[in-house]
Amino acid sequence: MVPPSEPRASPTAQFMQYVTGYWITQILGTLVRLEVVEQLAGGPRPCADVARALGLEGQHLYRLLRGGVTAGMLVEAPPRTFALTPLGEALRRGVPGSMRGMALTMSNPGHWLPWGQLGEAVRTGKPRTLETLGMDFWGWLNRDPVLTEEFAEAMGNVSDEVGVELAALHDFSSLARVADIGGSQGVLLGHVLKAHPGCRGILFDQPAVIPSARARLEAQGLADRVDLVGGDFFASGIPEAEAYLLKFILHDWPDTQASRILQRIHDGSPSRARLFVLEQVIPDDGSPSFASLLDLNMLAVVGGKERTGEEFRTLFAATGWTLEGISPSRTGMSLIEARRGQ
Ligand SMILES: C[S@@+](CC[C@H](N)C(=O)[O-])C[C@H]1O[C@@H](n2cnc3c(N)ncnc32)[C@H](O)[C@@H]1O
Repeated sequence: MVPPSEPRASPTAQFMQYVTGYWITQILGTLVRLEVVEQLAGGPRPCADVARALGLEGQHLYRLLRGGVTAGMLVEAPPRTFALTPLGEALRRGVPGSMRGMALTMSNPGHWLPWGQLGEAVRTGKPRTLETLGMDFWGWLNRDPVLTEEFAEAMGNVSDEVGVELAALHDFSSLARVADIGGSQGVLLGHVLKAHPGCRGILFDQPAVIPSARARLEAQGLADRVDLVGGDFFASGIPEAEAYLLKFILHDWPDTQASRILQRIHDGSPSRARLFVLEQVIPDDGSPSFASLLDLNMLAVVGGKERTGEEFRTLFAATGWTLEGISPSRTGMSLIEARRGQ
């Protein structure tokens, strides 16, 4: 394998980087899961020290650390002494810009095993979780608090930056209640509430996620401004609010279920309610995009899909919402705004 930094890799070497991409996923996940990253948080350390602290065999750990160097997460200097690179710092717990939860959740069986059957997902148009995990993705996550937490942390990792942007872009102060539907740990909602002290928040998610949301909101000093509601957006009443946030929710579901979610929110909402949807939008000009890769993730893991702007417009129109605009954000996500029709 050629280090990503090597200039002018031959076509064969470039191809090898692509086909071995899954090795990198597991190297990152393993550096975090074995707590190697936290051991290096204070600065460079000899491999032998880290091995001793973690009860690992030094010669095997050394091989993982060298892999971490090739993956761009670590540097080795002097020999057998390792430090985190600036990118590797993002694997740490709780640092600004942390991507630790993503490294964990993308390397655990919940994503890993269904992706191994992508061909069958393409053949059938169905996710591969029943065959690989024995149940659907959400059931698999919710049966283990560690997995629930890893996934919620991952969602928080990709909510911080866009949350700051959303809170700065929009004046929520005239909207008394902002409900984050499928809000996970409330990272996005937290940004809106911090920027708009007059707003009250509602966080709606599956009951298994609520304890993790409560802990995170308490740590941010926001718990007394948020009503935490555990439920199922296909079965329970969705709380009423003047504004609804939906980040990475609609893409989890095929059109029938995505429409049901939008319709159920609509039916319980006051007139003039606002909808703020954050999703990757598939470009409709055939250009390459991360959204197209995420779309395959949705196919294999949850049976959902990414959508074009036109597909969002159609989905909204069918469920009583009027699309008002789509604004790309620096994060790659777009803010899709809609207003409740009468
Ligand atoms: C992809 S995550 C997005 C989380 C969060 N909005 C974010 O972007 O950080 C989808 C969320 O939907 C929640 N969810 C899945 N099925 C649900 C259901 N039937 N009712 C309520 N929430 C559900 C999950 O627990 C999870 O927090």
